[in-house]
Amino acid sequence: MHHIIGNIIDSTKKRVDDLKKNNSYSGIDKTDIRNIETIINETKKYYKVPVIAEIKPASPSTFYREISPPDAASIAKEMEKAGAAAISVLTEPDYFHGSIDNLDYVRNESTLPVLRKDFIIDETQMDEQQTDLILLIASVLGNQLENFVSTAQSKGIQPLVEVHDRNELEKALQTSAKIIGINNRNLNTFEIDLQTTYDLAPIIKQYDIENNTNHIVISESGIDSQEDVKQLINSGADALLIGSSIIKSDDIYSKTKELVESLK
Ligand SMILES: O=P(O)(O)OC[C@@H](O)[C@@H](O)c1c[nH]c2ccccc12
Repeated sequence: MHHIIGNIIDSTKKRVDDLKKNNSYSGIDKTDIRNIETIINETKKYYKVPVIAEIKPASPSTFYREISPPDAASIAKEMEKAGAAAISVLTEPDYFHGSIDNLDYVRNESTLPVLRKDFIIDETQMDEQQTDLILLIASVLGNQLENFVSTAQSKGIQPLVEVHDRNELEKALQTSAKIIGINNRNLNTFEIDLQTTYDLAPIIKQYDIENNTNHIVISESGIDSQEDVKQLINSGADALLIGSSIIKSDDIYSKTKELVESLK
């Protein structure tokens, strides 16, 4: 598993080269951005859990199902009906079997904010397809993080900065990003430990009190059950990003609803 992330970045570089060659980007319409904070607050009012449900055909370690753009759109509608707060769409083709067209179809068919889940290593990727949120991975971007965060914001896109340890978290807090994702999965070993959120979420909450700021904390990966959801919310997560456990279930609607209604 150890060199997977390097391989993913290499193939992403090729994709970026193609993108630049073909000049195939549609740009971002700033006037058409769906705010995630609004829907997270709305969801909480009804004692429901803000779940960002993910359209994830595969991961480097597991294949779930091939998902065509029309399939992606109908899965997203099930998730939306079940009370999901937003939809995450994998657009990485080689290791996650995702596609830009899945993002396009989902965003057209659903009214929810959509997160583009990919490995963003070049700012031109941000103009490829309309999206409300974009994932920026702290460990991938290193000292370019701040620049990518401000570029996304200047386009109107809400950056979700993903961290996995305390050091990355401190760097994320130094940027102007409002949304921080705590990945419970270590991208080098692919091991999952929800303790990552239990350790890091309270640090963000404390930071916000001390600095009179307000971040949205999203716990990501390895979330299967209502028990997981309750504990993560108790530790300070505002929302949860859930892929595999929903996608592998034969009833997308019921599994999403079960997780959204974990606090009942
Ligand atoms: O399928 P899971 O364990 O529920 O995880 C979802 C999501 O967190 C995961 O897909 C993810 C988190 N960070 C990423 C970065 C790239 C690709 C994928 C991801």
